[in-house]
Amino acid sequence: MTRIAYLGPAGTFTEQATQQWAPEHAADAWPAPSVPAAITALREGRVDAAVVPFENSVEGSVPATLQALLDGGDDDGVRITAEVHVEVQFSLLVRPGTGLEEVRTVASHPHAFAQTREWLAATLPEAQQVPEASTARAAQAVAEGLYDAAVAAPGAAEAYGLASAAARIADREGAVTRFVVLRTDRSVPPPTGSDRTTLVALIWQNQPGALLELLEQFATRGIDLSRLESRPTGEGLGEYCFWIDADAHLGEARMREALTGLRRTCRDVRFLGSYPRADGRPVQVPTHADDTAYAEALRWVEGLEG
Ligand SMILES: O=C(O)C(=O)C[C@]1(C(=O)O)C=C[C@@H](O)C=C1
Repeated sequence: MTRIAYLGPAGTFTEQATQQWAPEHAADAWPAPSVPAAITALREGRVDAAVVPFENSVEGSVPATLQALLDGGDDDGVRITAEVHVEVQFSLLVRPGTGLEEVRTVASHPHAFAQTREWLAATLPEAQQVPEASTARAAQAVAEGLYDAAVAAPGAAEAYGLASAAARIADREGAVTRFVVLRTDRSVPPPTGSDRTTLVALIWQNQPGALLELLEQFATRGIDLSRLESRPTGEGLGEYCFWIDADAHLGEARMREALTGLRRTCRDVRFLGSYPRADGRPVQVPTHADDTAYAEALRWVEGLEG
């Protein structure tokens, strides 16, 4: 039995991701009160896996997750071992009998507010928006009488005895949130031909061309990057680290070579995992960059002497 922690309470999109990833264990999963709490439970061995939101197609990355992953330092062994995509759709949930005109306070997760900004501005311009740890926590708090309404997943209505005052309120249709499954055993799932590697790199500051040099580690080895994001390290204004998703697996020679290049040229590199892509899209490897090409080239070099 796999013990799982997820961003709770029941009714979050993260719970949907957990059900999608491990339907047989989801019912026994622990609804953590926050992303750091889920990751701490994993680090302390109270659970075997943690499911947390990583990025959204409209609002971008989830800072609480990125920060909690970095906070662990180098040796905590936390790795991303899988990813799950969930299409997100929002409703405005209220206690039964509450009309839209009575709504003075709306609670939700900041990412959910960001995805319903225009609707809220047009429909409830006077309402105070209160950030909560998750959309379902906001719905629960409405049921407890703390706020008048919550922006949450439609399914949260049933979980907390709420009514839907408005459905499909997202500013953009078809938004998708990407969730990651974390484990601590330093495990790397085997390559599937459709994989991603997530890394964090710190480049040397004030060194012209440092970012270009980082990107060249991938370009010259035929590795496509699907995500590159600079985020503050927290060490001071102007200090950034780069979050990278590369379409390759640690088991491939080109990825190993890129990692050795990064290790030599960057101030620091964190490997956060190689794992199958949720969309299963096959990764095209240029013939000059596949394992056969690397092995042949190495044989050639080794044969040059003697
Ligand atoms: O609050 C939830 O329901 C979550 O699962 C978190 C989260 C997020 O962090 O982005 C997940 C999907 C939506 O984009 C809004 C909130």
